[in-house]
Amino acid sequence: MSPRYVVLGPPGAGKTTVGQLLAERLGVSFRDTDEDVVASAGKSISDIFLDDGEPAFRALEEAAVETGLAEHHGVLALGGGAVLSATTRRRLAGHPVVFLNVGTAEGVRRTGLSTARPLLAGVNPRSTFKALLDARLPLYREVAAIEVSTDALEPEQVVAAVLAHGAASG
Ligand SMILES: Nc1ncnc2c1ncn2[C@@H]1O[C@H](COP(=O)(O)OP(=O)(O)O)[C@@H](O)[C@H]1O
Ligand SMILES: O=C(O)C1=C[C@@H](OP(=O)(O)O)[C@@H](O)[C@H](O)C1
Ligand SMILES: [Mg+2]
Repeated sequence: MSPRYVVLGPPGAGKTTVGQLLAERLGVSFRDTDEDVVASAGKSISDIFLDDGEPAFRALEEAAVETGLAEHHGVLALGGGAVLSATTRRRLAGHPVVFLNVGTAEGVRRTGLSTARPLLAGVNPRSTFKALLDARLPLYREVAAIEVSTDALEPEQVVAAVLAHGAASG
């Protein structure tokens, strides 16, 4: 069995927030691979990047996505960079994948006050975010069946848009 929805997209798109609401709405459980990675490493994402480096984080993330896809039947949110793995992109085939999109200005605004995302912690989060988005957009689109632009929507409206897509396609 597959997750009901797999939610992905850049940092600040609302994967965690909207994923939780979507799970509530559907009466299913919510799981976030970032949390699974933190649990398996026994430390925060920032500390994994600092102590062990990004490749170590990506390896833990790839394993967390594999387990989540195999075990979880509710809503599964991925970290923003999970699609960088070709293995993960292959594993996502056939799953109901939702791409939550957000533009640079709004994405930076939503993530700006948090220090929890080491990739955006540099001197110029705006250009970092834009570069990240440019590199990843084709990858999100490669694996997703549904895309929702979240810039002008409240989380509840994003949930409604996702469910409307589901209703339209099935
Ligand atoms: N549609 C939205 N409108 C306004 N703020 C949002 C929206 N979605 C998420 N947020 C806010 O943006 C921040 C990042 O959301 P989060 O769910 O952690 O994103 P992600 O998991 O995709 O990185 C949080 O403070 C959250 O409340
Ligand atoms: O975009 C990325 O590469 C990352 C996004 C984060 O998750 P969110 O997208 O939930 O912020 C987290 O996995 C890590 O900081 C790396
Ligand atoms: Mg998240």
